[in-house]
Amino acid sequence: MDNDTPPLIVDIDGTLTDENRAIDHRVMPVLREWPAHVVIATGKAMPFPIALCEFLGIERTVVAENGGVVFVEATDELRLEGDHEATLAVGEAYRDLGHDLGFGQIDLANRWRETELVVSLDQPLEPLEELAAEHGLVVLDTGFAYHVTDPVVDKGTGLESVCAELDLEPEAFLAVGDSVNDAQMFDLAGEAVAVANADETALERADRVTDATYGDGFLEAVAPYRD
Ligand SMILES: O=C(O)COP(=O)(O)O
Ligand SMILES: [Mg+2]
Repeated sequence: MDNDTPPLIVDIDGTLTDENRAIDHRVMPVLREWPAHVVIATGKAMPFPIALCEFLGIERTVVAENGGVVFVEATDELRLEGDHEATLAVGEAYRDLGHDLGFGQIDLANRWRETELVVSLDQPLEPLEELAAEHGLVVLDTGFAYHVTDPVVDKGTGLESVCAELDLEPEAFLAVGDSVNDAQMFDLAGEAVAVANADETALERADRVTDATYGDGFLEAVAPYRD
């Protein structure tokens, strides 16, 4: 490992992608060649960041479902946390009110979830927030989906779990992200960088904001460590 390069924890949607969630291909060699640990931290279900790591050819170190799921390949550790039953109950009550999760019958957004529930942004937020509160849960609007999440977990607790496994300190990390679900990992990381398209919360909690958006923003965020 290169002593000058910090370990990296990075969000997917809005940070490694464009606004349509397509990966910016220029981020791929950066992640593949990063000379320290790379943690993929996302609101998506575990198969997505795992697949990203697989196809990049990097070690699978993943925080998924906004911290509900943590997988560390190096120590063969899988941690699931948060009240999944409560999130499913919210989904059921939401449907009972005549609403829909908004992802169709097959629902690839929820299909492999183990700890939280997501609802499409085109569905009504208010009843979802009310039901979530009744079950002791929160709704996070990442700009890509509404996440019904147990507040005992977040990407910050996920980072702490990864660090405990790999014998690292959260403060050693460079964190890059774009939204409210990145706030807690921003607070813990030594340096937190928000890409320019980030939401208010992420902008506020970041130490640095890039001039560029999306994948260009990520490349700008990591540029000081690549020269
Ligand atoms: O799944 C989402 O809504 C956001 O995912 P992200 O955490 O990778 O940006
Ligand atoms: Mg994001």
